[in-house]
Amino acid sequence: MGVCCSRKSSVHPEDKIKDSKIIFVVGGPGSGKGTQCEKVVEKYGFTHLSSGDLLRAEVASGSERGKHLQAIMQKGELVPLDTVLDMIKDAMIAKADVSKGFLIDGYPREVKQGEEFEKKIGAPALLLYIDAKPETMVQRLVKRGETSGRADDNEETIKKRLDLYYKATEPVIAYYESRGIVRKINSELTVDEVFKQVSQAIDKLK
Ligand SMILES: Nc1nc2c(ncn2[C@@H]2O[C@H](COP(=O)(O)OP(=O)(O)OP(=O)(O)O)[C@@H](O)[C@H]2O)c(=O)[nH]1
Ligand SMILES: O=c1ccn([C@@H]2O[C@H](COP(=O)(O)OP(=O)(O)O)[C@@H](O)[C@H]2O)c(=O)[nH]1
Ligand SMILES: [Mg+2]
Repeated sequence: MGVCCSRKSSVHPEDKIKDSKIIFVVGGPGSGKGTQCEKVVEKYGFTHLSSGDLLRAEVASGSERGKHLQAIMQKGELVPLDTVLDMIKDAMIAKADVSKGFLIDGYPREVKQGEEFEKKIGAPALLLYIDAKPETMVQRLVKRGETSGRADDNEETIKKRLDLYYKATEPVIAYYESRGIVRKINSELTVDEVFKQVSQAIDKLK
């Protein structure tokens, strides 16, 4: 015991992830993060991981953990930090071999989440700050709610998500601004015009 001999000296998935490009996509609810990420996947082939989608998949699985998550999300509150981080990390490891880069959509939601991510996974090369006015975000989400089936796309929860965004998530942007990796994207335009700005920011990365 204790002597590690059978293990091949292959690179650990954690190391591969550290070497790949990590992009945080941060913005208010309904700002257009998911829409832009889809286009980035198409053009650059990056791996898109939406923290909200990962959580919704767990809810859809019907697991006990999913039931607990659903209650939190329906109220527009934040799921415990470790839960989300573990899910993101597992999803990244699963793609470590094939990924050209990772788009982490809707994360970090609070400064602490960003700090923990860096401790456990690695540092982001870029933070895309998808910026829209609160009125625009509410309007888009109410419209999306007509067809999305998302339990949190209702006016009451939208308001809570927006409040929490300004309180907890906006400080994330200031935190990374001091490192010079934030690119602010005006998302009040058409999807294609927004994507032009996003592309420019990504093209500037080595
Ligand atoms: N006019 C316009 N509408 C947009 C744009 N981007 C997204 N939308 C619409 O706004 C709604 C919300 O966009 P999403 O991409 O789902 O937003 P999100 O930021 O991922 O939102 P959450 O999943 O709630 O975090 C969608 O119904 C889109 O059709 C844009 O650039 N311009
Ligand atoms: O890191 C995260 C990401 C999402 N959520 C929860 O998942 C919901 C939906 O997140 P998503 O990013 O899909 O949508 P948004 O709130 O940005 O519109 C949020 O309201 C939170 O309850 C969370 O707690 N932590
Ligand atoms: Mg989304």
